[in-house]
Amino acid sequence: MIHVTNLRKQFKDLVVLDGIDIDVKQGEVVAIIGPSGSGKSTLLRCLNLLESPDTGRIEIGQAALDAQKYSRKEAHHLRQQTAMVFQNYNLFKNRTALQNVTESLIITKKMKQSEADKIGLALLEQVGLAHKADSYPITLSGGQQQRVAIARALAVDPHAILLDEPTSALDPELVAEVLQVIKAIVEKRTTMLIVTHEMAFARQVADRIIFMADGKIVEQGTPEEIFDRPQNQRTQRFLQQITAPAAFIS
Ligand SMILES: Nc1ncnc2c1ncn2[C@@H]1O[C@H](COP(=O)(O)OP(=O)(O)OP(=O)(O)O)[C@@H](O)[C@H]1O
Repeated sequence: MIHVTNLRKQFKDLVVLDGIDIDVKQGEVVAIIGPSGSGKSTLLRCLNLLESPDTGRIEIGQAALDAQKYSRKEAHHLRQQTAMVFQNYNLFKNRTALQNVTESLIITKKMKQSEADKIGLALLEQVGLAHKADSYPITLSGGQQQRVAIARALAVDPHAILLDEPTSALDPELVAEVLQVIKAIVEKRTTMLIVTHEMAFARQVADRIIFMADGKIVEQGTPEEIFDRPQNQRTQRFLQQITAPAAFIS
């Protein structure tokens, strides 16, 4: 489970997270949508302390910390509960696909090379890339690199996977293969928080949609509630704008 209370984050004068409360159950898939700059990525980055939240409490799996006062040990423990998939894959360029996946198993989990390779290959198989195990990222398409990044996230068997716009850097023809891989993970009931601009995908995979604007959660509900019967005017406006033909977007 993920339990976040009153999370706040400010960059200088800009309030980016303005008192966020979130509860995610074990196995639940939650999509976070909202306008550009509403704080969606910052929220994910605060959950694994890539950004330091100013105040608030974060509980994920077995770890918990108070943003105003935490030890290095608590931070390390919290980070271990999640794995992040970034927009730009963030693979090590000088390591093969397999080495990218097994890195954390060998370094963090102190696994033997042979054991790590076995798990790594099985994960690459799961994302349809076992045949690319020895390839370097530069030789892979964006879609393939993102699939390696997803295999890497799964490798540490995290309590939750945080996906930050996993398809937004991809050419349109490569989006479907990555969404397909994410859908397959969703079916295994891995807890996931996904920041996405892919509304059709969010509707298909998410148990719950959170709509954020100006650092706040404006509205949340099932995909049907949010996409078909949004209650808040901001949600309505946002959904109208993104579904309107480009020429009509103000
Ligand atoms: N490290 C930073 N330093 C200063 N400002 C930042 C930093 N990171 C994010 N911001 C600002 O915080 C605001 C929220 O950014 P964030 O990336 O969380 O929004 P978002 O909802 O994910 O947007 P998008 O959909 O465009 O990715 C933006 O105004 C952004 O410019």
